[in-house]
Amino acid sequence: MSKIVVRGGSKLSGKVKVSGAKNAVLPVIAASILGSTGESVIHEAPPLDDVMTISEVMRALGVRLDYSGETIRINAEHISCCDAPYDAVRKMRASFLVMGPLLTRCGEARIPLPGGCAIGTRPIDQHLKGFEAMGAEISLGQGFIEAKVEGRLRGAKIYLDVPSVGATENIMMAAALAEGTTIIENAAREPEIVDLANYLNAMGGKVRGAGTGVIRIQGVACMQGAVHTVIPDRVEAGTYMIAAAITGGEVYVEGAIEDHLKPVISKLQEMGVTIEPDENGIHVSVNRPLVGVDVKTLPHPGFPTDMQAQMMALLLVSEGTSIVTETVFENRFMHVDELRNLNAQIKVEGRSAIISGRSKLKGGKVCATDLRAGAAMILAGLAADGETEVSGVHHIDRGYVGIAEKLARLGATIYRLNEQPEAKPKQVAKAQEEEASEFPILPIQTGFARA
Ligand SMILES: CC(=O)N[C@H]1[C@@H](OP(=O)(O)OP(=O)(O)OC[C@H]2O[C@@H](n3ccc(=O)[nH]c3=O)[C@H](O)[C@@H]2O)O[C@H](CO)[C@@H](O)[C@@H]1O
Ligand SMILES: C=C(OP(=O)(O)O)C(=O)O
Repeated sequence: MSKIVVRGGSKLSGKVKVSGAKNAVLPVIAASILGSTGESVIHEAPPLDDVMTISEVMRALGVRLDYSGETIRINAEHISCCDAPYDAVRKMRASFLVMGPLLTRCGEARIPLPGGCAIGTRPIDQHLKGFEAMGAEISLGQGFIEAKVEGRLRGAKIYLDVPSVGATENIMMAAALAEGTTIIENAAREPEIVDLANYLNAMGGKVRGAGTGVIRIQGVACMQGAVHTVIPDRVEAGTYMIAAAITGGEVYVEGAIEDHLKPVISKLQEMGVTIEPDENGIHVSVNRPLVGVDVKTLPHPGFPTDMQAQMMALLLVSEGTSIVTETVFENRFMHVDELRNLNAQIKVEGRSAIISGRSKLKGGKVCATDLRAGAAMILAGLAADGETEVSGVHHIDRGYVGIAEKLARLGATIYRLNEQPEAKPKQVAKAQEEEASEFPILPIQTGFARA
């Protein structure tokens, strides 16, 4: 089992480059199923475990994917199967994003139920409601969801009960090849939705309104492969901004987009962090004691739930009491117990966590209970006295490219320990091997090895 070991106390300084966004590249890869001619070329694809998992699903459907550096070439001219493999879908919820494109391209799809996961139950009712409104027949059985349609899906007006990111994406993709126009109301407005719409339009789709609460998709008869560059990962960027703040350091986060990070920037400024964005990134520095703030997670443009755990780590070392309220997922406080193992003073009352500032964090053994919890453990470790050992690194590998390596380059005392080599796809294994040697001079990870 791999571990990341952090010794607290170093002020971070220098420049860190943000990788392509996990939550943008996954729907973009799934959307490639819509291209019945030509090849897609996806640039800035982060070499992450989740990208490998969705690639596994795509290959099982007959799609060809070739990697070179951080570029993926995808050819979906021949779809040979509409059945997604159980193991890959169970491993990662976002695999369910192949449902919409498969159904609309082939008239049928059979996908294992993605199930719940640690942070909440995460139902898919809004995805299915959308497909049904477009004329699909949905049946559930033996752990699978089957969707079928005679002829093409038909455009429909769909009001989402919650502005679900995944449902908005799945319905957008299904609607791209439907007959007529689909209107999604109460749509999610995340930057990743805009990125997907841009890709769909480059493929010949007709999507308007992405980034607002109402998205209109005029169906087209066919789509083709396209060239696309994935947006930078705003959650990774926010994590490095907090790493700078928690160590009282000074870091330039290259690739961070101010517009995507407004709710995070606003809270950091309220705390006293100096934020200076320019056209290529964001400079973060701290020159006064930080003060606690209250944070409530909400769909975009509210404060992102994917930054809640990292923000909690920062609030622990700030002055005063802060309240963090999680409204998006019902069980996203598992990091609280782990932070307590580092001497954090946090009380949970329902959906709120009350954080006592100026906690004297002490290094210890903690577990990454999910992806962002893992990031929070590393951040807390950077500020703690002594050594912090983070296990459950496979969660972190889902969403951060070379986190130990990037932090080491900023001056953190951190390294990755691969106690027993895990059986990994070779591209990811290589990327993680580069991170595994003891710090601090490590080669910058350049992406997927040639397949
Ligand atoms: C791969 C990806 O992009 N993952 C992101 C995506 O997940 P994901 O797309 O799964 O998240 P959703 O936006 O769908 O979920 C938001 C809320 O809606 C509820 N819901 C969702 C679908 C549905 O059919 N019914 C329903 O009730 C969920 O239980 C949750 O409470 O958005 C989340 C919210 O910003 C992020 O934390 C995840 O990192
Ligand atoms: C919850 C997350 O991802 P996923 O939806 O893939 O589980 C995340 O990125 O923090």
